[in-house]
Amino acid sequence: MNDSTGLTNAGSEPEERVLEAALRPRNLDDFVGQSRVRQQLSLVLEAAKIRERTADHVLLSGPPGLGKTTLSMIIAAEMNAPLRISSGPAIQHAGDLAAILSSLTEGEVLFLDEIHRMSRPAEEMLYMAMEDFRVDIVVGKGAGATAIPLELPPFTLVGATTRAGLLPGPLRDRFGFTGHLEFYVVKELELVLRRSAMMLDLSVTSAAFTEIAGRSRGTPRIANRLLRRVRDWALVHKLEEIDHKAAAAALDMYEVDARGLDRLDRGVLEALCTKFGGGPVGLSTLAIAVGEETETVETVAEPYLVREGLMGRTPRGRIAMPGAWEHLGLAMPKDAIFASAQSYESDED
Ligand SMILES: Nc1ncnc2c1ncn2[C@@H]1O[C@H](COP(=O)(O)OP(=O)(O)OP(=O)(O)O)[C@@H](O)[C@H]1O
Ligand SMILES: [Mg+2]
Repeated sequence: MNDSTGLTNAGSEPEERVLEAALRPRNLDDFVGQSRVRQQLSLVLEAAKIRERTADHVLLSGPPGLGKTTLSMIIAAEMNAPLRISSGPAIQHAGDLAAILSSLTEGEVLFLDEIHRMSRPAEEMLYMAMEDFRVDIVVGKGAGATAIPLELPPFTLVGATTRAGLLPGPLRDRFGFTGHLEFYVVKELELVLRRSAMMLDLSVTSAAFTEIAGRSRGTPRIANRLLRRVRDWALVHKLEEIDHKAAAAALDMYEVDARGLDRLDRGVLEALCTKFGGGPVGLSTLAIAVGEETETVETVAEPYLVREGLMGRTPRGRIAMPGAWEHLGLAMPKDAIFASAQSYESDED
């Protein structure tokens, strides 16, 4: 993966998580944007506190870097409860899950990241645990196997997924509340950046905040990352204050354009427009044309391109929307297909 892709990839690297932890808002009031999810969640938590019960299970879905992990930590903090963190990929056997569940304390918040990647048997154990606060521990194998029921203390499961569409219905149904996180608008990202700049003790002008926010692909994680790069740039150039010019120059240097598109995004759009006449073209073909994994194009480039109205998804493949030609400064051929396009953000292909 090239550098610029790393910069605008909404996923995080291990070393970045340390930096992120420092910037994470600790309570609902500091959590910027997502006002509907925040209000609804706040109600769920308040009601639980009044009833003196553990809160309902919460499912948080949405693209990477929008605040799912942050919210799970806030839920535990707001409920004054300890937080246990695990993830779908870490739970390959039902026994792994049983070990976690049986060691929970009353009221504990269990955060299962990437919950859609849990194994089938573990998932089935989770159904029962969520509904009846009980698991059956299977001892022995084959005909001699017996199930020993085990009572669990009431707990709150917070599941996070970037792919809500991949969750089986029975699992989805067992969550009392589902919050779908949306991409942030520029004004909200400006607030995220203001807060981060204050914590990092940086002096940044309003125009610079707007510039960085506009290039952050609707994603707080990317906004914070771009801010750190701009900070480096300002440091090397010995600037006391980060102004609009500095922010724009720094991000231009990192190949993050005015709309937040990086080299990969522009490569995808360019291939779509110039090699395939605007499509429709299958995602895997498109990925080969830009020399990337299909998954990278689908998870890193596509969501933002679709959201920006630059690319469309149709049953017959990906298509370039009029804005794509415009953004690349290309003339749209008369026979380009886009008028009948429907763009939708479902997980189904
Ligand atoms: N609403 C917000 N307000 C302020 N900062 C935020 C907000 N949402 C996210 N952030 C910041 O963005 C970073 C990434 O957020 P977080 O780790 O919660 O994303 P995520 O949805 O869990 O991503 P992933 O799917 O990759 O696990 C955090 O460091 C956090 O500080
Ligand atoms: Mg996370």
